[in-house]
Amino acid sequence: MPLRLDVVTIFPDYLAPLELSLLGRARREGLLEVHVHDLRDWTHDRHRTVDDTPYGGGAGMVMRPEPWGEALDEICSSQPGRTPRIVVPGPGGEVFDQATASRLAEQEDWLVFACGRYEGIDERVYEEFSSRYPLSVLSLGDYVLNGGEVAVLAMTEAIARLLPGMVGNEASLAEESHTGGLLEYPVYTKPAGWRGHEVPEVLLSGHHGRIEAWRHEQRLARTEQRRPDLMERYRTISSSE
Ligand SMILES: COc1ccc2nc(C(=O)O)sc2c1
Repeated sequence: MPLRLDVVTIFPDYLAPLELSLLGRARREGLLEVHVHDLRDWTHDRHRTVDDTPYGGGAGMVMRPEPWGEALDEICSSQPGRTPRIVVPGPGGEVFDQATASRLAEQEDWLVFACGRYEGIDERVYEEFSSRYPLSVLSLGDYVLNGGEVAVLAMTEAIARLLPGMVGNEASLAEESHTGGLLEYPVYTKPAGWRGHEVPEVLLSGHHGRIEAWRHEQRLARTEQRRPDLMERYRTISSSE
């Protein structure tokens, strides 16, 4: 069964890149189903209002609960016999990392993304739907975007590319950054010499054992230098294995 993604947003055009390239091919090959919905389709006033002023005062606007309630009621019950995981991108969420992408790719066959805007979605939407469905609030990292759409594009690509059949050479997935907890090794291609920079001799040796050892050393060195936090976790996991 293909992974089904429903995305609810007030900016459907923001998700147009999901029609392109790898994800576009995956959709055409039936590996992935993507349905983008305009939250305003669940409003009933002339101005198709989705926000209002915050109780308690303060700057900005809050997304009203009623449109979200009607939208998620309809979408989350649209596939008889199936239950989605609702994913709400938000700066206050758990950090979305490669492990999250792997877990979602392996364990879920239907994700409903709820893209917030303004100051966020009325808290009662989280209360209502987390009592009825699995619900995760996920953040791309410790910075704030203007809405959830960019996060959905990033999360969708990170998840979808892990689906069987998505990436031509699945061996390449095993050597990527963050796979196995380390950053990836440096890569080179022709010409062997370029502006006085030479490709490391070992890579021209044809000795696969030495090449593999060198690449692992490079991953360790690069991770130590650029992401000591990952290196610490890698050492902890390696010592416990
Ligand atoms: C109002 O909706 C938002 C606002 C900020 C934001 N920041 C995210 C992030 O992943 O950093 S998702 C997200 C959603």
